[in-house]
Amino acid sequence: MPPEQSPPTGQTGHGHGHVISFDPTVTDHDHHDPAPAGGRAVRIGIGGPVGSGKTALVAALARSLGERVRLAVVTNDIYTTEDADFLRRNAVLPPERVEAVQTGCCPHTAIRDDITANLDAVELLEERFGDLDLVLVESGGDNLTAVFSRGLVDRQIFVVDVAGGDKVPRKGGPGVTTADLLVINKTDLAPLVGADLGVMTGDAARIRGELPVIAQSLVEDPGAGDVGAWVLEQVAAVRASV
Ligand SMILES: Nc1nc2c(ncn2[C@@H]2O[C@H](COP(=O)(O)OP(=O)(O)OP(=O)(O)O)[C@@H](O)[C@H]2O)c(=O)[nH]1
Repeated sequence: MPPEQSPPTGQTGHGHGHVISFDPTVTDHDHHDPAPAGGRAVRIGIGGPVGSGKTALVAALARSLGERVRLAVVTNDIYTTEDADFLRRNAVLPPERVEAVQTGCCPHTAIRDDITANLDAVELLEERFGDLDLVLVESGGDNLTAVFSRGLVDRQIFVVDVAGGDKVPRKGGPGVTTADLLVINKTDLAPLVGADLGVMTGDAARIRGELPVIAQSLVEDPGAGDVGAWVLEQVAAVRASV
């Protein structure tokens, strides 16, 4: 194939026997500049596949950090406000500290490509409270490719769960490979589904290099202690970098 007809980066041609593949580590789809950090809350995104435990993690962090940092939450759902309703119903935060974004589209579009609705929700909370330390932005449940734009969040956590089997970290994708923190959730279910936690954490460490991995069970640790400690470190680090 002449160079002018070459396929886009990461894609092979159409020849028989070729596997069409995209480089899962390519994250430069992000066309937003990082949000200026001064004079606003630190923003941490929480993404991951459907049902991996994102809302449960947000609820745990709100309960355990609520006394130590001034916190608000933005939730994303496709058609409903289910996650925001759960947080309000369970009274983990005063209702006015939770804003819901109904994406009406693939969750990753609203956290990566057109971040306007999410930025509006974050800024609404910042204006409403004036003195927030931290805004958690929970993505709608998506697949292994969903990552946040750096224009929306300062740090991102990617949550996978043991119930999907111990192959999940090995499958990679930008959430698993590049998130600032990978959480392997529901470790209590490992014996029930025959998942080997050593394989999961080993694969994750191999793929992620220096980036941290926390394996946890919100049944056994309802306050998400290790993740909470990481979040507090990030709030301090982002503040210190301004
Ligand atoms: N056994 C067990 N169940 C958990 C744990 N964490 C969350 N769950 C349960 O897993 C289910 C899904 O959790 P959610 O927090 O709603 O998951 P989610 O990622 O927010 O789901 P979506 O918003 O639909 O993508 C709920 O029934 C939780 O109670 C855990 O550590 N162990």
